Amino acid sequence: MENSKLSSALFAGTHFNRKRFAADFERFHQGPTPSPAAPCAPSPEKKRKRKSGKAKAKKNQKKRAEAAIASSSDAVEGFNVFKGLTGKDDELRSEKVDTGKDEDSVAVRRRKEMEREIERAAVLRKRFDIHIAGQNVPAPLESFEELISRYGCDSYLVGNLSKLGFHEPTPIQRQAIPILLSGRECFACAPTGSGKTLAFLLPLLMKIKPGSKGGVKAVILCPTRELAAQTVRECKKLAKGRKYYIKLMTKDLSKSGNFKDMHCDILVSTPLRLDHAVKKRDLDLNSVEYLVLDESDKLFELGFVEVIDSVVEACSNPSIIRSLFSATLPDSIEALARTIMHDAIRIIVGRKNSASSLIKQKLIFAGTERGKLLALRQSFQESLNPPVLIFVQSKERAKELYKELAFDDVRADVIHADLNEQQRQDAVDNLRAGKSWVLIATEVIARGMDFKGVNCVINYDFPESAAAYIHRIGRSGRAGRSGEAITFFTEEDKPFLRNIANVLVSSGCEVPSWIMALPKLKRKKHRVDRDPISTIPDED
Ligand SMILES: Nc1ncnc2c1ncn2[C@@H]1O[C@H](COP(=O)(O)OP(=O)(O)OP(=O)(O)O)[C@@H](O)[C@H]1O
Repeated sequence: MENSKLSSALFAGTHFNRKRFAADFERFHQGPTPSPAAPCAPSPEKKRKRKSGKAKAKKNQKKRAEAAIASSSDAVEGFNVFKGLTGKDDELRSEKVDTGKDEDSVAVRRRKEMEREIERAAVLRKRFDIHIAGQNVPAPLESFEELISRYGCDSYLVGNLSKLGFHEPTPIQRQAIPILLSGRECFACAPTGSGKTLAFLLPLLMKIKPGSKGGVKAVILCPTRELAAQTVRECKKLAKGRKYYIKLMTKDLSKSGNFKDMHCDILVSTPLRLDHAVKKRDLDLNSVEYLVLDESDKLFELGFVEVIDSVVEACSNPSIIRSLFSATLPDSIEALARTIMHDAIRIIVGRKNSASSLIKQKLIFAGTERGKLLALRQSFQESLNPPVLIFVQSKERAKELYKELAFDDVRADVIHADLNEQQRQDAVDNLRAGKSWVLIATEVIARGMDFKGVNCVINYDFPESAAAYIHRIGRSGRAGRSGEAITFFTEEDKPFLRNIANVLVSSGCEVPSWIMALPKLKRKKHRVDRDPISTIPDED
Protein backbone atom coordinates (compact mmCIF):
# COMPACT_ATOMS: atom_id res chain seq x y z
CA MET A 1 0.00 0.00 0.00
CA GLU A 2 1.32 3.40 -0.93
CA ASN A 3 2.24 5.62 1.97
CA SER A 4 -0.02 8.40 0.80
CA LYS A 5 -3.02 6.09 0.47
CA LEU A 6 -2.56 4.54 3.87
CA SER A 7 -1.91 7.84 5.60
CA SER A 8 -4.95 9.34 3.92
CA ALA A 9 -6.99 6.36 5.02
CA LEU A 10 -5.75 6.67 8.55
CA PHE A 11 -6.10 10.41 8.74
CA ALA A 12 -9.78 10.40 7.87
CA GLY A 13 -11.92 11.23 10.85
CA THR A 14 -8.97 11.82 13.13
CA HIS A 15 -8.17 14.98 15.02
CA PHE A 16 -4.83 15.86 13.49
CA ASN A 17 -2.78 18.89 14.36
CA ARG A 18 -1.15 19.53 10.99
CA LYS A 19 0.76 22.58 12.07
CA ARG A 20 2.40 20.67 14.86
CA PHE A 21 3.31 17.69 12.73
CA ALA A 22 4.04 19.65 9.54
CA ALA A 23 7.52 18.19 9.17
CA ASP A 24 6.37 14.61 9.61
CA PHE A 25 3.47 15.17 7.34
CA GLU A 26 5.78 16.46 4.56
CA ARG A 27 7.95 13.41 4.98
CA PHE A 28 5.21 10.80 4.70
CA HIS A 29 2.90 12.41 2.24
CA GLN A 30 4.13 12.80 -1.30
CA GLY A 31 0.87 13.29 -3.22
CA PRO A 32 -1.73 16.03 -2.97
CA THR A 33 -2.63 16.91 0.62
CA PRO A 34 -5.40 14.61 1.82
CA SER A 35 -8.27 16.14 3.65
CA PRO A 36 -8.25 15.25 7.32
CA ALA A 37 -12.00 15.56 7.24
CA ALA A 38 -14.29 12.63 6.60
CA PRO A 39 -14.75 11.82 2.93
CA CYS A 40 -18.37 12.96 2.91
CA ALA A 41 -19.81 16.16 4.39
CA PRO A 42 -20.85 15.71 8.03
CA SER A 43 -24.54 15.95 8.92
CA PRO A 44 -25.72 18.79 11.26
CA GLU A 45 -26.14 16.17 13.98
CA LYS A 46 -22.54 15.01 13.46
CA LYS A 47 -21.34 18.63 13.50
CA ARG A 48 -23.09 19.25 16.82
CA LYS A 49 -21.55 16.11 18.31
CA ARG A 50 -18.11 17.11 17.05
CA LYS A 51 -18.45 20.58 18.51
CA SER A 52 -19.28 19.27 21.95
CA GLY A 53 -16.58 16.63 21.41
CA LYS A 54 -13.99 19.34 20.72
CA ALA A 55 -14.81 21.16 23.94
CA LYS A 56 -14.52 17.86 25.77
CA ALA A 57 -11.27 17.14 23.96
CA LYS A 58 -9.76 20.45 25.05
CA LYS A 59 -10.65 19.69 28.63
CA ASN A 60 -9.29 16.16 28.31
CA GLN A 61 -6.14 17.35 26.62
CA LYS A 62 -5.47 19.67 29.54
CA LYS A 63 -6.13 16.81 31.93
CA ARG A 64 -3.82 14.54 29.96
CA ALA A 65 -1.04 17.08 29.94
CA GLU A 66 -1.40 17.52 33.69
CA ALA A 67 -1.46 13.77 34.24
CA ALA A 68 1.60 13.30 32.04
CA ILE A 69 3.54 15.88 34.03
CA ALA A 70 2.35 14.49 37.33
CA SER A 71 3.11 10.90 36.50
CA SER A 72 6.22 11.34 34.44
CA SER A 73 9.29 10.59 36.41
CA ASP A 74 11.58 10.99 33.45
CA ALA A 75 11.88 12.52 30.05
CA VAL A 76 13.58 9.85 28.05
CA GLU A 77 13.91 10.01 24.31
CA GLY A 78 14.94 7.32 21.86
CA PHE A 79 16.61 4.26 23.23
CA ASN A 80 18.92 6.07 25.59
CA VAL A 81 17.36 4.93 28.82
CA PHE A 82 20.03 6.63 30.91
CA LYS A 83 19.62 10.00 29.30
CA GLY A 84 19.56 12.78 31.89
CA LEU A 85 17.05 15.50 32.55
CA THR A 86 15.70 17.50 29.64
CA GLY A 87 13.28 20.45 29.67
CA LYS A 88 12.32 20.01 33.31
CA ASP A 89 15.97 20.28 34.24
CA ASP A 90 16.25 23.79 32.78
CA GLU A 91 13.01 24.78 34.43
CA LEU A 92 14.34 23.79 37.82
CA ARG A 93 17.67 25.49 37.21
CA SER A 94 16.01 28.82 36.42
CA GLU A 95 13.71 28.35 39.40
CA LYS A 96 16.83 28.11 41.56
CA VAL A 97 18.29 31.35 40.27
CA ASP A 98 15.10 33.41 40.63
CA THR A 99 14.04 32.44 44.12
CA GLY A 100 15.21 33.08 47.70
CA LYS A 101 17.16 30.70 49.95
CA ASP A 102 14.23 28.55 51.27
CA GLU A 103 12.73 28.17 47.86
CA ASP A 104 16.17 27.42 46.59
CA SER A 105 16.53 24.41 48.85
CA VAL A 106 13.01 23.24 47.99
CA ALA A 107 13.94 23.36 44.32
CA VAL A 108 17.14 21.42 44.99
CA ARG A 109 15.19 18.79 46.94
CA ARG A 110 12.64 18.50 44.16
CA ARG A 111 15.34 18.21 41.60
CA LYS A 112 17.12 15.44 43.52
CA GLU A 113 13.87 13.57 43.99
CA MET A 114 13.16 13.79 40.31
CA GLU A 115 16.64 12.58 39.44
CA ARG A 116 16.20 9.61 41.75
CA GLU A 117 12.87 8.75 40.09
CA ILE A 118 14.41 8.98 36.66
CA GLU A 119 17.23 6.73 37.69
CA ARG A 120 14.85 4.20 39.23
CA ALA A 121 12.78 4.12 36.04
CA ALA A 122 15.91 3.71 33.92
CA VAL A 123 17.16 0.84 36.09
CA LEU A 124 13.78 -0.90 35.84
CA ARG A 125 13.74 -0.49 32.06
CA LYS A 126 17.26 -1.83 31.74
CA ARG A 127 16.44 -4.80 33.97
CA PHE A 128 13.36 -5.73 31.93
CA ASP A 129 14.82 -4.89 28.53
CA ILE A 130 12.23 -2.19 27.89
CA HIS A 131 13.07 0.44 25.26
CA ILE A 132 11.04 3.55 24.83
CA ALA A 133 10.83 6.52 22.51
CA GLY A 134 8.82 9.59 23.43
CA GLN A 135 8.60 12.54 25.76
CA ASN A 136 7.71 12.39 29.46
CA VAL A 137 7.29 8.64 29.59
CA PRO A 138 5.69 7.48 32.84
CA ALA A 139 7.89 5.21 34.94
CA PRO A 140 7.37 1.44 34.63
CA LEU A 141 5.46 -0.43 37.32
CA GLU A 142 7.44 -2.16 40.00
CA SER A 143 4.50 -4.34 41.00
CA PHE A 144 0.75 -4.70 40.49
CA GLU A 145 0.20 -3.28 44.00
CA GLU A 146 1.57 0.00 42.70
CA LEU A 147 -1.58 0.27 40.62
CA ILE A 148 -3.42 0.99 43.86
CA SER A 149 -0.92 3.45 45.36
CA ARG A 150 -0.08 5.26 42.14
CA TYR A 151 -3.33 5.13 40.20
CA GLY A 152 -6.03 4.40 42.76
CA CYS A 153 -6.90 1.07 41.16
CA ASP A 154 -9.90 -0.67 42.64
CA SER A 155 -8.61 -3.50 44.83
CA TYR A 156 -11.03 -6.03 43.24
CA LEU A 157 -8.96 -5.79 40.05
CA VAL A 158 -5.66 -6.44 41.79
CA GLY A 159 -7.43 -9.28 43.65
CA ASN A 160 -8.51 -10.77 40.32
CA LEU A 161 -4.96 -10.58 39.00
CA SER A 162 -3.77 -12.54 41.97
CA LYS A 163 -6.58 -15.12 41.59
CA LEU A 164 -5.59 -15.57 37.96
CA GLY A 165 -2.03 -16.30 39.10
CA PHE A 166 -0.59 -13.03 37.84
CA HIS A 167 1.70 -11.96 40.66
CA GLU A 168 4.24 -9.84 38.80
CA PRO A 169 3.64 -7.69 35.74
CA THR A 170 5.44 -8.79 32.58
CA PRO A 171 7.79 -6.21 31.02
CA ILE A 172 5.25 -4.96 28.48
CA GLN A 173 2.65 -4.65 31.25
CA ARG A 174 5.10 -2.71 33.44
CA GLN A 175 5.50 -0.03 30.80
CA ALA A 176 2.31 -0.01 28.70
CA ILE A 177 -0.11 0.13 31.64
CA PRO A 178 1.22 3.41 33.16
CA ILE A 179 1.40 4.94 29.68
CA LEU A 180 -2.25 4.19 28.89
CA LEU A 181 -3.33 5.19 32.39
CA SER A 182 -1.65 8.54 31.90
CA GLY A 183 -3.83 9.14 28.87
CA ARG A 184 -1.01 8.71 26.38
CA GLU A 185 -1.20 6.88 23.08
CA CYS A 186 1.28 4.14 22.33
CA PHE A 187 2.43 1.50 19.97
CA ALA A 188 3.84 -1.50 21.68
CA CYS A 189 5.97 -4.32 20.35
CA ALA A 190 6.72 -7.24 22.68
CA PRO A 191 7.39 -10.96 22.09
CA THR A 192 4.61 -13.47 21.54
CA GLY A 193 3.11 -14.81 24.75
CA SER A 194 4.43 -11.93 26.86
CA GLY A 195 1.07 -10.69 28.16
CA LYS A 196 0.15 -7.88 25.77
CA THR A 197 -3.57 -8.61 26.17
CA LEU A 198 -3.54 -7.73 29.87
CA ALA A 199 -1.39 -4.69 29.09
CA PHE A 200 -4.28 -3.09 27.21
CA LEU A 201 -7.22 -4.65 29.08
CA LEU A 202 -6.20 -3.54 32.55
CA PRO A 203 -6.12 0.22 31.81
CA LEU A 204 -9.53 -0.05 30.11
CA LEU A 205 -11.05 -1.69 33.16
CA MET A 206 -9.46 0.90 35.43
CA LYS A 207 -10.63 3.86 33.39
CA ILE A 208 -14.11 2.80 32.29
CA LYS A 209 -16.97 2.74 34.77
CA PRO A 210 -18.96 -0.51 34.65
CA GLY A 211 -22.45 -0.44 33.18
CA SER A 212 -22.04 3.12 32.03
CA LYS A 213 -24.72 4.60 29.85
CA GLY A 214 -24.05 6.64 26.76
CA GLY A 215 -22.62 4.14 24.33
CA VAL A 216 -19.59 2.00 23.73
CA LYS A 217 -16.53 3.20 25.66
CA ALA A 218 -13.83 0.96 24.25
CA VAL A 219 -13.32 -0.92 21.01
CA ILE A 220 -10.75 -3.67 20.58
CA LEU A 221 -10.07 -4.80 17.03
CA CYS A 222 -8.59 -8.24 16.38
CA PRO A 223 -7.74 -9.82 13.02
CA THR A 224 -9.66 -13.08 13.61
CA ARG A 225 -12.91 -14.17 15.29
CA GLU A 226 -11.09 -16.72 17.44
CA LEU A 227 -8.79 -14.06 18.82
CA ALA A 228 -11.71 -11.69 19.40
CA ALA A 229 -13.57 -14.44 21.31
CA GLN A 230 -10.46 -15.18 23.37
CA THR A 231 -10.00 -11.50 24.21
CA VAL A 232 -13.61 -11.27 25.44
CA ARG A 233 -13.05 -14.30 27.66
CA GLU A 234 -9.87 -12.81 29.12
CA CYS A 235 -11.56 -9.47 29.70
CA LYS A 236 -14.49 -11.10 31.51
CA LYS A 237 -12.14 -13.06 33.76
CA LEU A 238 -10.28 -9.90 34.66
CA ALA A 239 -13.48 -7.91 35.28
CA LYS A 240 -15.06 -10.60 37.48
CA GLY A 241 -17.01 -9.00 40.33
CA ARG A 242 -18.03 -5.88 38.40
CA LYS A 243 -20.97 -5.55 36.06
CA TYR A 244 -19.24 -4.61 32.86
CA TYR A 245 -20.98 -5.12 29.56
CA ILE A 246 -18.27 -6.80 27.53
CA LYS A 247 -19.50 -7.81 24.09
CA LEU A 248 -18.20 -9.88 21.23
CA MET A 249 -19.36 -8.73 17.81
CA THR A 250 -20.73 -12.00 16.47
CA LYS A 251 -22.02 -12.49 12.93
CA ASP A 252 -25.63 -12.33 14.16
CA LEU A 253 -25.06 -9.22 16.23
CA SER A 254 -23.33 -7.48 13.36
CA LYS A 255 -26.13 -8.33 10.93
CA SER A 256 -29.21 -7.86 13.06
CA GLY A 257 -28.22 -6.21 16.33
CA ASN A 258 -30.34 -3.42 17.77
CA PHE A 259 -27.50 -1.17 18.77
CA LYS A 260 -29.65 1.71 19.98
CA ASP A 261 -30.75 -0.34 22.99
CA MET A 262 -27.52 -2.26 23.47
CA HIS A 263 -25.58 -1.84 26.71
CA CYS A 264 -21.91 -2.14 25.96
CA ASP A 265 -18.81 -0.86 27.74
CA ILE A 266 -16.19 -2.80 25.83
CA LEU A 267 -16.75 -4.14 22.33
CA VAL A 268 -14.38 -6.66 20.74
CA SER A 269 -14.66 -7.32 17.04
CA THR A 270 -12.96 -8.13 13.78
CA PRO A 271 -12.77 -5.09 11.47
CA LEU A 272 -15.31 -6.28 8.90
CA ARG A 273 -18.02 -7.12 11.40
CA LEU A 274 -17.64 -3.82 13.18
CA ASP A 275 -17.67 -1.88 9.94
CA HIS A 276 -20.81 -3.70 8.85
CA ALA A 277 -22.56 -2.85 12.11
CA VAL A 278 -21.57 0.81 11.79
CA LYS A 279 -22.67 1.15 8.19
CA LYS A 280 -25.70 -1.13 8.03
CA ARG A 281 -27.02 -1.14 11.60
CA ASP A 282 -26.19 2.42 12.69
CA LEU A 283 -23.86 1.41 15.48
CA ASP A 284 -22.71 4.71 16.98
CA LEU A 285 -19.04 4.80 18.03
CA ASN A 286 -18.86 8.53 18.89
CA SER A 287 -18.50 7.81 22.57
CA VAL A 288 -15.50 5.48 22.21
CA GLU A 289 -12.67 6.64 24.48
CA TYR A 290 -10.22 3.82 23.82
CA LEU A 291 -9.42 2.11 20.55
CA VAL A 292 -7.01 -0.83 20.64
CA LEU A 293 -5.64 -2.38 17.47
CA ASP A 294 -4.38 -5.78 18.55
CA GLU A 295 -2.02 -7.54 16.13
CA SER A 296 -1.95 -4.15 14.48
CA ASP A 297 0.41 -5.02 11.64
CA LYS A 298 -1.88 -7.89 10.61
CA LEU A 299 -4.89 -5.59 10.66
CA PHE A 300 -3.16 -3.28 8.19
CA GLU A 301 -1.75 -6.14 6.18
CA LEU A 302 -4.98 -8.00 5.55
CA GLY A 303 -6.05 -5.53 2.94
CA PHE A 304 -8.34 -4.09 5.59
CA VAL A 305 -6.90 -0.59 5.51
CA GLU A 306 -10.10 0.95 4.18
CA VAL A 307 -12.12 -0.89 6.80
CA ILE A 308 -9.78 0.17 9.59
CA ASP A 309 -9.96 3.70 8.26
CA SER A 310 -13.72 3.57 8.35
CA VAL A 311 -13.70 2.32 11.97
CA VAL A 312 -11.15 4.98 12.98
CA GLU A 313 -13.39 7.60 11.41
CA ALA A 314 -16.47 6.25 13.17
CA CYS A 315 -14.67 6.53 16.52
CA SER A 316 -14.89 10.31 16.19
CA ASN A 317 -14.39 11.35 19.82
CA PRO A 318 -11.43 13.73 19.39
CA SER A 319 -9.95 12.82 22.77
CA ILE A 320 -9.87 9.11 21.97
CA ILE A 321 -6.76 7.22 23.05
CA ARG A 322 -5.47 4.81 20.46
CA SER A 323 -2.96 2.05 20.98
CA LEU A 324 -1.34 -0.50 18.70
CA PHE A 325 -0.04 -3.83 19.99
CA SER A 326 1.84 -6.60 18.23
CA ALA A 327 4.87 -8.87 18.44
CA THR A 328 5.99 -7.53 15.07
CA LEU A 329 5.96 -3.90 14.08
CA PRO A 330 7.23 -3.20 10.56
CA ASP A 331 8.96 0.14 10.11
CA SER A 332 6.35 1.26 7.57
CA ILE A 333 3.47 0.83 10.02
CA GLU A 334 5.44 2.44 12.80
CA ALA A 335 6.30 5.49 10.67
CA LEU A 336 2.69 5.97 9.65
CA ALA A 337 1.41 5.40 13.15
CA ARG A 338 3.73 8.17 14.36
CA THR A 339 2.17 10.68 12.00
CA ILE A 340 -1.40 10.01 13.04
CA MET A 341 -1.14 9.48 16.78
CA HIS A 342 -0.98 12.25 19.35
CA ASP A 343 2.41 12.38 21.00
CA ALA A 344 2.54 8.60 20.97
CA ILE A 345 5.13 6.62 22.88
CA ARG A 346 6.86 3.63 21.36
CA ILE A 347 7.57 0.68 23.61
CA ILE A 348 9.72 -2.20 22.52
CA VAL A 349 10.47 -5.13 24.77
CA GLY A 350 13.62 -7.03 23.86
CA ARG A 351 14.57 -6.81 20.21
CA LYS A 352 12.08 -5.55 17.72
CA ASN A 353 10.51 -8.20 15.46
CA SER A 354 12.22 -11.16 17.09
CA ALA A 355 10.99 -14.55 18.29
CA SER A 356 10.51 -15.43 21.92
CA SER A 357 13.78 -16.60 23.40
CA LEU A 358 11.93 -19.43 25.18
CA ILE A 359 11.46 -21.38 21.95
CA LYS A 360 14.03 -23.89 20.75
CA GLN A 361 13.98 -23.50 16.97
CA LYS A 362 15.09 -26.04 14.35
CA LEU A 363 15.20 -26.03 10.55
CA ILE A 364 14.87 -29.45 8.87
CA PHE A 365 15.60 -30.12 5.20
CA ALA A 366 12.92 -32.49 3.91
CA GLY A 367 13.83 -32.32 0.22
CA THR A 368 10.40 -32.77 -1.32
CA GLU A 369 6.72 -32.71 -0.32
CA ARG A 370 6.78 -36.48 0.15
CA GLY A 371 9.87 -36.05 2.28
CA LYS A 372 7.93 -33.74 4.61
CA LEU A 373 5.22 -36.33 5.23
CA LEU A 374 7.84 -38.98 5.99
CA ALA A 375 9.71 -36.61 8.31
CA LEU A 376 6.48 -35.77 10.15
CA ARG A 377 5.53 -39.43 10.61
CA GLN A 378 9.02 -40.26 11.76
CA SER A 379 9.09 -37.44 14.30
CA PHE A 380 5.69 -38.57 15.66
CA GLN A 381 6.99 -42.13 15.98
CA GLU A 382 10.11 -41.02 17.78
CA SER A 383 8.36 -38.70 20.18
CA LEU A 384 4.98 -37.06 20.16
CA ASN A 385 4.71 -34.54 22.91
CA PRO A 386 1.19 -33.10 22.68
CA PRO A 387 -0.29 -30.60 22.28
CA VAL A 388 1.28 -29.99 18.88
CA LEU A 389 0.30 -27.39 16.30
CA ILE A 390 1.02 -27.98 12.62
CA PHE A 391 0.84 -25.05 10.22
CA VAL A 392 0.17 -25.45 6.50
CA GLN A 393 -0.25 -22.75 3.88
CA SER A 394 -3.83 -23.34 2.69
CA LYS A 395 -7.13 -24.87 3.72
CA GLU A 396 -6.82 -27.46 0.91
CA ARG A 397 -3.51 -28.59 2.33
CA ALA A 398 -4.94 -28.63 5.86
CA LYS A 399 -7.67 -31.02 4.68
CA GLU A 400 -5.13 -33.19 2.83
CA LEU A 401 -2.82 -33.50 5.81
CA TYR A 402 -5.77 -34.21 8.11
CA LYS A 403 -6.78 -37.10 5.84
CA GLU A 404 -3.25 -38.51 5.94
CA LEU A 405 -2.98 -38.30 9.72
CA ALA A 406 -6.41 -39.91 10.10
CA PHE A 407 -4.74 -43.19 9.04
CA ASP A 408 -2.20 -42.90 11.81
CA ASP A 409 -2.89 -43.45 15.44
CA VAL A 410 -2.80 -39.74 16.18
CA ARG A 411 -5.70 -37.79 17.65
CA ALA A 412 -5.68 -34.96 15.13
CA ASP A 413 -8.10 -32.14 14.44
CA VAL A 414 -8.14 -29.42 11.83
CA ILE A 415 -9.03 -25.73 11.66
CA HIS A 416 -9.36 -23.55 8.57
CA ALA A 417 -11.57 -20.87 7.07
CA ASP A 418 -14.02 -23.31 5.40
CA LEU A 419 -15.34 -24.46 8.78
CA ASN A 420 -18.20 -22.61 10.40
CA GLU A 421 -17.77 -20.57 13.56
CA GLN A 422 -18.82 -23.42 15.87
CA GLN A 423 -16.57 -25.97 14.18
CA ARG A 424 -13.61 -23.61 14.45
CA GLN A 425 -14.31 -22.94 18.10
CA ASP A 426 -14.69 -26.69 18.77
CA ALA A 427 -11.30 -27.38 17.20
CA VAL A 428 -9.69 -24.76 19.43
CA ASP A 429 -11.54 -26.02 22.53
CA ASN A 430 -10.63 -29.66 21.82
CA LEU A 431 -6.94 -28.84 21.76
CA ARG A 432 -7.30 -26.77 24.93
CA ALA A 433 -9.09 -29.64 26.69
CA GLY A 434 -6.55 -32.23 25.54
CA LYS A 435 -9.19 -34.09 23.47
CA SER A 436 -7.01 -33.68 20.40
CA TRP A 437 -3.24 -33.93 20.48
CA VAL A 438 -2.46 -32.38 17.17
CA LEU A 439 -4.17 -29.44 15.54
CA ILE A 440 -3.56 -28.85 11.84
CA ALA A 441 -4.09 -25.19 11.11
CA THR A 442 -3.86 -22.48 8.53
CA GLU A 443 -2.83 -18.92 9.32
CA VAL A 444 -6.24 -18.32 11.02
CA ILE A 445 -4.89 -19.24 14.43
CA ALA A 446 -1.31 -18.09 13.94
CA ARG A 447 -1.95 -14.74 15.61
CA GLY A 448 -2.65 -14.14 19.26
CA MET A 449 -4.21 -17.50 20.12
CA ASP A 450 -3.19 -18.57 23.58
CA PHE A 451 -3.15 -22.36 23.96
CA LYS A 452 -1.77 -23.27 27.32
CA GLY A 453 1.32 -25.41 27.08
CA VAL A 454 1.66 -26.06 23.35
CA ASN A 455 4.89 -28.05 23.38
CA CYS A 456 5.72 -27.96 19.74
CA VAL A 457 4.87 -25.99 16.62
CA ILE A 458 5.64 -27.64 13.30
CA ASN A 459 5.82 -25.48 10.21
CA TYR A 460 4.90 -28.21 7.76
CA ASP A 461 4.76 -25.56 5.05
CA PHE A 462 7.40 -22.89 5.15
CA PRO A 463 5.94 -19.59 6.43
CA GLU A 464 5.43 -16.82 3.91
CA SER A 465 7.32 -14.14 5.88
CA ALA A 466 9.55 -13.68 8.90
CA ALA A 467 6.61 -12.06 10.73
CA ALA A 468 4.36 -15.06 9.96
CA TYR A 469 7.13 -17.33 11.29
CA ILE A 470 7.46 -15.36 14.54
CA HIS A 471 3.71 -15.46 15.21
CA ARG A 472 3.25 -19.13 14.25
CA ILE A 473 6.03 -20.42 16.49
CA GLY A 474 4.88 -18.01 19.20
CA ARG A 475 1.93 -20.32 19.91
CA SER A 476 4.41 -22.24 22.05
CA GLY A 477 6.84 -20.85 24.62
CA ARG A 478 4.21 -18.62 26.22
CA ALA A 479 3.98 -17.05 29.66
CA GLY A 480 7.48 -18.13 30.68
CA ARG A 481 7.15 -21.75 29.51
CA SER A 482 9.60 -23.29 27.08
CA GLY A 483 8.60 -24.56 23.65
CA GLU A 484 9.92 -26.07 20.46
CA ALA A 485 9.53 -25.09 16.81
CA ILE A 486 10.40 -27.28 13.83
CA THR A 487 10.34 -25.87 10.31
CA PHE A 488 10.51 -28.14 7.26
CA PHE A 489 11.98 -26.79 4.08
CA THR A 490 12.31 -28.12 0.57
CA GLU A 491 14.49 -27.09 -2.39
CA GLU A 492 11.83 -24.55 -3.37
CA ASP A 493 11.99 -22.85 0.03
CA LYS A 494 15.76 -22.39 0.00
CA PRO A 495 15.72 -18.88 -1.51
CA PHE A 496 13.72 -17.65 1.48
CA LEU A 497 15.57 -19.64 4.11
CA ARG A 498 17.95 -16.85 5.03
CA ASN A 499 15.12 -14.52 6.18
CA ILE A 500 13.87 -17.10 8.65
CA ALA A 501 17.40 -18.11 9.66
CA ASN A 502 18.04 -14.51 10.69
CA VAL A 503 15.18 -14.79 13.19
CA LEU A 504 16.71 -17.98 14.62
CA VAL A 505 20.13 -16.37 14.96
CA SER A 506 18.79 -13.23 16.62
CA SER A 507 17.10 -15.35 19.28
CA GLY A 508 20.27 -17.33 19.94
CA CYS A 509 19.50 -20.55 18.02
CA GLU A 510 22.10 -22.32 15.92
CA VAL A 511 21.93 -22.21 12.13
CA PRO A 512 24.28 -24.05 9.74
CA SER A 513 26.79 -21.67 8.19
CA TRP A 514 25.77 -22.54 4.60
CA ILE A 515 22.31 -21.13 5.30
CA MET A 516 23.75 -17.90 6.63
CA ALA A 517 25.86 -17.67 3.48
CA LEU A 518 22.75 -17.69 1.26
CA PRO A 519 21.96 -14.34 -0.37
CA LYS A 520 19.56 -12.03 1.42
CA LEU A 521 16.22 -11.82 -0.32
CA LYS A 522 14.65 -8.43 -0.84
CA ARG A 523 11.21 -9.91 -1.52
CA LYS A 524 9.32 -10.09 1.77
CA LYS A 525 6.72 -12.73 0.90
CA HIS A 526 7.25 -16.32 -0.14
CA ARG A 527 4.48 -18.57 -1.34
CA VAL A 528 5.14 -21.74 -3.30
CA ASP A 529 2.79 -23.85 -5.41
CA ARG A 530 3.23 -27.20 -3.76
CA ASP A 531 2.41 -30.77 -4.78
CA PRO A 532 -0.61 -32.13 -2.89
CA ILE A 533 0.01 -33.89 0.41
CA SER A 534 -0.46 -37.55 -0.35
CA THR A 535 1.13 -40.94 0.22
CA ILE A 536 -0.07 -42.21 -3.16
CA PRO A 537 3.14 -42.65 -5.15
CA ASP A 538 3.80 -40.50 -8.23
CA GLU A 539 3.42 -42.28 -11.56
CA ASP A 540 6.98 -41.75 -12.80
N1 LIG B 1 1.55 -10.97 34.63
C1 LIG B 1 1.39 -12.21 34.20
N2 LIG B 1 1.89 -13.24 34.90
C2 LIG B 1 1.74 -14.52 34.47
N3 LIG B 1 1.10 -14.86 33.32
C3 LIG B 1 0.59 -13.87 32.58
C4 LIG B 1 0.70 -12.50 32.97
N4 LIG B 1 0.09 -11.75 32.05
C5 LIG B 1 -0.38 -12.60 31.11
N5 LIG B 1 -0.09 -13.88 31.42
C6 LIG B 1 -0.43 -15.09 30.64
O1 LIG B 1 0.50 -15.16 29.57
C7 LIG B 1 -0.09 -15.81 28.45
C8 LIG B 1 0.18 -15.00 27.19
O2 LIG B 1 -0.47 -13.75 27.26
P1 LIG B 1 -1.06 -13.03 25.97
O3 LIG B 1 -1.96 -13.95 25.22
O4 LIG B 1 -1.59 -11.73 26.38
O5 LIG B 1 0.28 -12.84 25.10
P2 LIG B 1 0.57 -11.86 23.90
O6 LIG B 1 1.77 -11.09 24.25
O7 LIG B 1 -0.66 -11.11 23.53
O8 LIG B 1 0.95 -12.91 22.74
P3 LIG B 1 0.69 -12.83 21.17
O9 LIG B 1 1.73 -11.90 20.61
O10 LIG B 1 0.91 -14.23 20.72
O11 LIG B 1 -0.68 -12.35 20.95
C9 LIG B 1 -1.57 -15.94 28.76
O12 LIG B 1 -1.84 -17.28 29.10
C10 LIG B 1 -1.78 -15.04 29.96
O13 LIG B 1 -2.80 -15.53 30.79
